[in-house]
Amino acid sequence: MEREVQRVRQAFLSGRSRSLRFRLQQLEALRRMVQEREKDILAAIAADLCKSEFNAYSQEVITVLGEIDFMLENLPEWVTAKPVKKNLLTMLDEAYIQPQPLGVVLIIGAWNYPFVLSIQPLIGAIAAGNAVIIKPSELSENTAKIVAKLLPQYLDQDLYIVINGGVEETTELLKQRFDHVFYTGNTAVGKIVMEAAAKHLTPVTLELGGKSPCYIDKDCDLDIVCRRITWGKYMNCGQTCIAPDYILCEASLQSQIVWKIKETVKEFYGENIKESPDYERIINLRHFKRILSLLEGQKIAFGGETDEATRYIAPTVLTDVDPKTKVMQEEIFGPILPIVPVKNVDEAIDFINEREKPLALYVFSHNHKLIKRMIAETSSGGVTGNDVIMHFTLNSLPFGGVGSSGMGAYHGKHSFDTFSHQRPCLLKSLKREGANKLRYPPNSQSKVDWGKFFLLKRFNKEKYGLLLLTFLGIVAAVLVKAGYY
Ligand SMILES: NC(=O)c1ccc[n+]([C@@H]2O[C@H](COP(=O)([O-])OP(=O)(O)OC[C@H]3O[C@@H](n4cnc5c(N)ncnc54)[C@H](O)[C@@H]3O)[C@@H](O)[C@H]2O)c1
Ligand SMILES: CCCCCCCC=O
Repeated sequence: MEREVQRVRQAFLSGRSRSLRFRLQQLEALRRMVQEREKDILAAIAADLCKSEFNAYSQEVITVLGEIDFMLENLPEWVTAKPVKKNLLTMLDEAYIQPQPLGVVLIIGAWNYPFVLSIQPLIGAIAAGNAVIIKPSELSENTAKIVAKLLPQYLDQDLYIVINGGVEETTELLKQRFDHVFYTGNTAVGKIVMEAAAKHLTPVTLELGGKSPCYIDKDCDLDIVCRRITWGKYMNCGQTCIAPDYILCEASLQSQIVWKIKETVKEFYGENIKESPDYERIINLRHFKRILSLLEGQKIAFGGETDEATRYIAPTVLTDVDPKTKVMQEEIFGPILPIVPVKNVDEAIDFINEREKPLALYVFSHNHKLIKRMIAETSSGGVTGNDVIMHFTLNSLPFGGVGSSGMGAYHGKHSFDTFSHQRPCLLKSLKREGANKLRYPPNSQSKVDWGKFFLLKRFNKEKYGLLLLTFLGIVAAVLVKAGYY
């Protein structure tokens, strides 16, 4: 493991990952890989999650291709140094921020969207000029294998490598020194990753999970609301980090919601859900049993059918759920949707705020002010109003959690920033030493006064500011030169 990391570090130190031209070439090669080997990638995802080619393409491949195109289009601008505002003391100097790569990045992926959750961070890390080690999830082993096979065929083989393995290998890997660790997965392992990274003072991005609430106001179109929730909840068999975990609504809405979700499930997946190419399966038996245990003692309004041999769990809705029961204590990450009745929006806000900060929050209402109020009075990684999941798809929005749902963010420019160091640069001349005397010992009251004048004065730049500043600058320079301080 140590040797592998060393090899990647040596490749980074060669400097070749830094030029814009090289980064663009690698991103283009990655795009070629996805396009030319699309069938293999879709087949691997299908084998891991029992997912149709259409779904694998629209949920994973399309995001990757969109992200690469976005990077290729914008990278030339992002990599350039950005001049910053100056003060009186630095007026004649050069001051700018230069984004630079961090070094060797470790990306640890999760199994539920196994391709996009490893490759989208990789795109950001390449764009920012880093070397990368990817550790895909061992639970989605087919995708892990295809990623390990394809990447070296298209990308620089020393700068970007894949290491496959489980807990043991990841634990070993985490002992090595990295310049950034980007982890996607559950909160408990997130803590392990952060602890390991802390030993080297390595910064981390933690893309974790949580129970994402979904509040439905009385004032809304329930047909549309239920269609959108049904899509986002049962997509990937509920194994989506930002799936609506549970519904909060007034008790009087429950029966209508149940009915409409049931009708939508029929519309989406047909009478025989097991036959639907659009309905996936639970990743493994451990998760299957974990999800089943959440049903114990609950009132199943519809669904609840299971088949252990194929790890099938039907789209299920629970009503009148007691917040103290198990299904409300942990992230469900499966096709079970509890409805917890609340009296009104105030109670919904309190309910959300009494719990860990979720990865996503969803609010449905015709009342725009109510949506804004919920956003203002709660906290979550991200929010979509009047829909679910969709904030993930807009790469101008940072994607990430807050509190126990994670730290840091990525997607688009936010990925580039995550994997870059924003290096502040101030370039002075060896001339104009007169003005610098102000800060050299021995200090005096008049030097302090000039310091105050240069650094603390506020000018109305809109009006006469620039003229006044130039004038004062000249006066100051003359006085300094003449030794009046
Ligand atoms: N925020 C996001 O973008 C996002 C995306 C997907 C999933 N998630 C969250 O991830 C969770 C589901 O994923 P998971 O955790 O079951 O995925 P997982 O089991 O695939 O684990 C994630 C990664 O952690 C590694 N790992 C597991 N145990 C480890 C240990 N003890 N030490 C070091 N590494 C270890 C695995 O090898 C894997 O690569 C859910 O909570 C979900 O909400 C979050
Ligand atoms: C188009 C939907 C993609 C959703 C990806 C969510 C990633 C977290 O599990």
